[in-house]
Amino acid sequence: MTAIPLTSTPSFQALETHAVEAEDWEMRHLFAADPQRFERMSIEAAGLFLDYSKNRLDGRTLELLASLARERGVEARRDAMFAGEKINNTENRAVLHTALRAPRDAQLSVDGQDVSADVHAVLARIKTFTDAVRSGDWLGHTGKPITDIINIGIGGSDLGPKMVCLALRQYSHPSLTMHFVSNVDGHDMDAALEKVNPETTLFIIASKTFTTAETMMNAQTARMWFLAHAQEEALAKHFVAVSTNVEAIKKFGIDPANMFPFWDWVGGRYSVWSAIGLPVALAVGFGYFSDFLAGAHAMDQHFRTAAVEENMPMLLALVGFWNRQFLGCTSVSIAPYHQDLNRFPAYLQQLDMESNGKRVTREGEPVDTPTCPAIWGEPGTNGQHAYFQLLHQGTDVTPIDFIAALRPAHELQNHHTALLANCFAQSEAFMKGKTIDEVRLDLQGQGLSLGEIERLAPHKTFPGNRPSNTILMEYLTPATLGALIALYEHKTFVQGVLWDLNSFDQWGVELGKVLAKQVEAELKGEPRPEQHDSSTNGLIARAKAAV
Ligand SMILES: O=P(O)(O)OC[C@H]1O[C@](O)(CO)[C@@H](O)[C@@H]1O
Repeated sequence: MTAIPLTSTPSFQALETHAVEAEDWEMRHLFAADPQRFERMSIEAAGLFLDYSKNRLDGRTLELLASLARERGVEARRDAMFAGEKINNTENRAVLHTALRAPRDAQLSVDGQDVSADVHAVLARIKTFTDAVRSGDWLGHTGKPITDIINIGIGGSDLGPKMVCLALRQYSHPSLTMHFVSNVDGHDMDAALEKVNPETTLFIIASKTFTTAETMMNAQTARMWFLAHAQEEALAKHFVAVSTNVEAIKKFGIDPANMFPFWDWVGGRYSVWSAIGLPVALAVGFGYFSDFLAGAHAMDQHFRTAAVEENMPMLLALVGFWNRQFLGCTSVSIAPYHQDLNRFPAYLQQLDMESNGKRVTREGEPVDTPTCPAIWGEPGTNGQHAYFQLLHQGTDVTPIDFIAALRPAHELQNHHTALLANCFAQSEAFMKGKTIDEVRLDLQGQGLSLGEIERLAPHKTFPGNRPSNTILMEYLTPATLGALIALYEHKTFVQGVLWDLNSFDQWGVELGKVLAKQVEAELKGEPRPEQHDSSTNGLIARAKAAV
């Protein structure tokens, strides 16, 4: 059934009218008029706290957004996802990453298959394997324990495990070093192999499809490198695979006993909870990996049961939708004020943009509004000294998500105080800005001449009124990290439903893959009449001349 176009829904139309009224709103005045604004526009769930009060909206905006969510059927689609319905309609697949973190007694089956039993059987294997590697019982072919793990994968088979391993650095095994190779650029593999010893290295070949060109090439290179130092029989001690494609892993030469499976109902960018999280379980141990899953499950429970108005992922999604749709914001900046979350923005780029970077609805009709904004960011204080200039005074308004832990995992309290001070001060500055009159007063106080004051004042004025959210947790732990990722997964899902997108396919990555195969054949010398545009032909010719 074709959904009503977004712009034809009564709530959207009411929001359009409301947005015109809201055009002149100044957040500093909204705060002054309502001393309860922070209490009213903040929420706690699953160990996280979200303050969304520094957005250019009011109670009425939130009411209209909540009605829109209901009109677009967000709750029904959420329930369909949790129930295992095939909501990924272009691939005819269920979407069940939430089942990967549900307890053993959760009842769920897809096509007659007991999903819970399958998930927990693989978790048990992950436990046995990771315990053996971590304890030193799993030995390399010359009898030495494993010291280095190289995960070979790309996209969802890299970004999640890499981001989480970095984020949970404090929980990691002291003598296991994790490496991640994703890029087909040989510099990536070369740099990793330089650091490791084949006797003590374990390779994880992580690929849902086990056909991804970059991963297959990197896996073959790793295999050849290993076989230059050891016999074929030794492979079983040093290569394991994570995939849904058992035939392909056999063909590659990995024993299915060394394969950790997952299922087609787990999307690549939602897969860190599956066996794709093997590097995480190796790094932090199965106990903390279970805590990570439990944190995400706590957020799932909240998302599943809380009313729209009290539902953290829905609120984050609705506020983001307002900023995108009615304030015209084309990108969102993610600012973790926690060094260990430094890969979190990159992780969210795939999660959000591969999910909602779409221009047709679930039924293939062109969308009638803009969809996913671009997602980007860096750890906050570093960003402050790089691109925050544009965020404060540039011509585009970019909403920011500030993310911080209230307590550090170190004893350098003065550093942590400075970090939090920066985080909170930035959100205040974005909201309040500094008017030209305030700037003039400041400059007068410094004893500047009138001419100097008028020359400098426009440069020192901050428009303010720039939206941000702040997400806090007590500590960055496996559980709070799990909840944080699940929060963004569900936010992405809700926005996809508002736009009526299929957030679980990614056809947009295919064209480049097909063309790359053709160009690669040409670069290798396959004779072809010049068949591209003059730019592509010219670039190919230059590369061939350089060989
Ligand atoms: O795990 P695979 O099958 O190697 O895929 C890797 C990545 O490639 C993509 O399919 C995009 O090309 C992502 O969706 C996925 O996470």
